[in-house]
Amino acid sequence: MVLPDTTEDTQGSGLASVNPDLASERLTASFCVPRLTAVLDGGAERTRLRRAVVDVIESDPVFSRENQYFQSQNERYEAAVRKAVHVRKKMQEMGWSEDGPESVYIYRALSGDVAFLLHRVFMRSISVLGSDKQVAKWIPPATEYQLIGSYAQTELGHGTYLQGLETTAVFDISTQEFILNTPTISAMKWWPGDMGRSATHTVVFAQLYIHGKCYGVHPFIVQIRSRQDHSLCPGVIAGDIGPKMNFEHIDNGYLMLKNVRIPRENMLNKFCEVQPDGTYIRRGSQKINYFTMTSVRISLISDEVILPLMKACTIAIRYSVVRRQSKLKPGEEEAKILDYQTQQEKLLPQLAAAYAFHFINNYLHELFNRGYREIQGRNFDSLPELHAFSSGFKAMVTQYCTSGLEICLRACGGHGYSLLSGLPSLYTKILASCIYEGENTILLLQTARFLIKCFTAASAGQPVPPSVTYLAAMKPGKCPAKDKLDFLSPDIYTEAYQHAAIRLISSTAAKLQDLIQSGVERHEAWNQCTVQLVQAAKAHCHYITVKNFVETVEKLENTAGIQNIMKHLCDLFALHGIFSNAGIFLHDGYITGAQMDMVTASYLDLLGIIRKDAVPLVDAFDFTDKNLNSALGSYDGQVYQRLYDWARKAPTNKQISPAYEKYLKPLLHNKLSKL
Ligand SMILES: CCCCCCCCCCCCCCCC(=O)SCCNC(=O)CCNC(=O)[C@H](O)C(C)(C)COP(=O)(O)OP(=O)(O)OC[C@H]1O[C@@H](n2cnc3c(N)ncnc32)[C@H](O)[C@@H]1OP(=O)(O)O
Ligand SMILES: Cc1cc2nc3c(=O)[nH]c(=O)nc-3n(C[C@H](O)[C@H](O)[C@H](O)COP(=O)(O)OP(=O)(O)OC[C@H]3O[C@@H](n4cnc5c(N)ncnc54)[C@H](O)[C@@H]3O)c2cc1C
Repeated sequence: MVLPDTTEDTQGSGLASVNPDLASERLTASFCVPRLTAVLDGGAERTRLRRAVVDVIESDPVFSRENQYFQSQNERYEAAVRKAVHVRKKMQEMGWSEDGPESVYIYRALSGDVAFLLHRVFMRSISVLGSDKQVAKWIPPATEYQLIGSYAQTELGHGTYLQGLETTAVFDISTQEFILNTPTISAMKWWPGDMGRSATHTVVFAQLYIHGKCYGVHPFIVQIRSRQDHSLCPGVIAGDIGPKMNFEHIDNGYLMLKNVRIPRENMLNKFCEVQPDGTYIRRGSQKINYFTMTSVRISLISDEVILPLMKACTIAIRYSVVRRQSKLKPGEEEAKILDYQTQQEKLLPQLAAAYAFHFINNYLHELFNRGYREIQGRNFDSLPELHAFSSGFKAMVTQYCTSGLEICLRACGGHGYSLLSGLPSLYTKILASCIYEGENTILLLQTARFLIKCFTAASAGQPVPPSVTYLAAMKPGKCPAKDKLDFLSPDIYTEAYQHAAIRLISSTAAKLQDLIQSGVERHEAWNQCTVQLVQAAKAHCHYITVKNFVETVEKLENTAGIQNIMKHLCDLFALHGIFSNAGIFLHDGYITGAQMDMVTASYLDLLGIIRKDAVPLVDAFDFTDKNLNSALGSYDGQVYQRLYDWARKAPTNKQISPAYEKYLKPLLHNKLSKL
């Protein structure tokens, strides 16, 4: 390759021309790319609005992420705060409101690289758990950033087991205050974002004591820093927890409280209240104080999990059509790496999953909005289902997307490992989503608990929520597929998924029952079933995702090739799941070995079909170069030039190595003198 004589920065500006290897991929799209973008956005008008927001954000240098890969933790934090403050100014300038449609797009345009995410969770807690009076008191100043909030639940000793939290809030009837304390080192709050260096307030989860009786964990609004000079409030010890795998831009913090007094009104009391005489009142579900988590688990799926996978697919697929390595056919030019079947098998299922999860996210939001409306009206009937779904899908989608992202990174070979590819940061960030807001195994076990209950109820002919009525519909029989084309029939594969989910749930329920009947204590029997329970919960979520993808495709417009290509992706997603979890489907002979060969054949055929549309399918995600921030994934495919230009910007290339004077020079000179 001839090196152009350029010293210009190529980021975002786009080099003169699109790499012909990438350009040619766009000429043969089987569908209309802008139409698909509009489908993903929920309409062309939303696409227009999103792009307008992105334009505003990206044309402002304060929001630039150009030097991000070369910044220290301190610099990342400061930049994130600067951006958060500047966003406010920008929103005022543009007349955008916090609850307006633009907010979603702002966050997407900033790639989450902004401070005060937990401030939003703080506000969400108050909105969902606070009384009207508390909402009126706290939300306006929080919206105006007259205070900055955080969400302090996890402690050094406990993150998962919330009943084990040790922070105490003792009601002092004489002063009408709660006294908050961190009684032990393990009770120290540890991890809350925005708390280490920014927050003035936080929602603290603590064990409520009234007259010496413990009422369990409740949320309290506590001021931790002065709003005037930001000094720590009396009795408060707080700081930053130090370096992490990612999230350098967020000041995850620690917090200790020593006899910190807050007024009675600071306990969030829409559902639970302590009256002046110390009477405790609860309205509704015992688990309602966990509702912020339910809501955030659903809120985070799109921006924190699906978008990163979409970006990774965009980067890896664009790169895979400009990267040529080895020869497919002797005597011909080197092949695009995406033409190797193994490369297709790495990347295209991830692409299909990104679409599948985009659609399941829409489904989850509908489910949540319906449930939330009911809960606001003090009807808690849908809470168990909402909890089971938000837990299971948070776990399944984060796990799948994290694995998918790692596959994309590795599929880019050595260049994928460079921070400049954008993939390592996406990976180390998304990995945290498998842990925060509930560690995934724990969440799947919550889903399994719900499924086992529903299975037992359904088997006894009792009513169960609509999403799990299928548990009562175990049909005897085998997969009817006769040839590989049958496996492109949604009915065939959806039934297979349904069968697998019911089998795993019912066999685990039976094992649990057998153990208990044989005298094993319930908790021990449960523990002996947990590996299979996790498997069953995953199978349930996988089934619902496939089913929802099928239903979504059926409803899509059948013009402009959209429905056709989405059907291929849906088939691919479904068959990839069967192909890579073959044991589950073969186990009871529902699918035979011969049928598994048919699955494999159809699955591999689909790779070749979707390969042709791979670039248009990632183009439809509509990420700008600035948003991708990847030397490998830009729209123009000028990968090598961009990698070189960006590497030259590294501070290490802009100074003489201090190690030369200190170590290398004496070393080399010493050796020289002996020559
Ligand atoms: C806001 C704007 C968007 C912002 C978007 C930006 C996002 C930006 C992200 C980047 C930043 C990262 C931010 C990370 C922020 C943290 O990570 S915050 C900390 C999150 N922590 C967790 O998730 C803790 C996980 N642990 C738990 O949720 C619960 O303790 C457990 C594990 C579910 C079990 O709790 P438990 O009290 O021991 O309950 P247990 O005795 O097992 O009883 C279970 C019963 O309670 C029920 N239950 C448990 N939980 C619930 C629930 N939530 N609801 C209803 N029922 C429940 C069960 O169904 C079960 O019912 P039954 O079967 O008995 O009827
Ligand atoms: C980037 C990041 C940001 C965070 N932000 C916040 C925040 O803003 N506010 C906040 O309060 N917290 C926050 N957290 C904390 C986070 O929510 C917890 O770390 C998370 O809920 C997991 O809990 P844990 O650390 O106690 O894990 P543990 O429960 O200790 O998990 C360790 C292992 O034990 C297993 N395990 C534990 N219990 C069981 C069980 N009953 N059955 C089977 N296996 C079990 C788990 O499956 C896991 O394999 C954050 C964490 C991270 C990484």
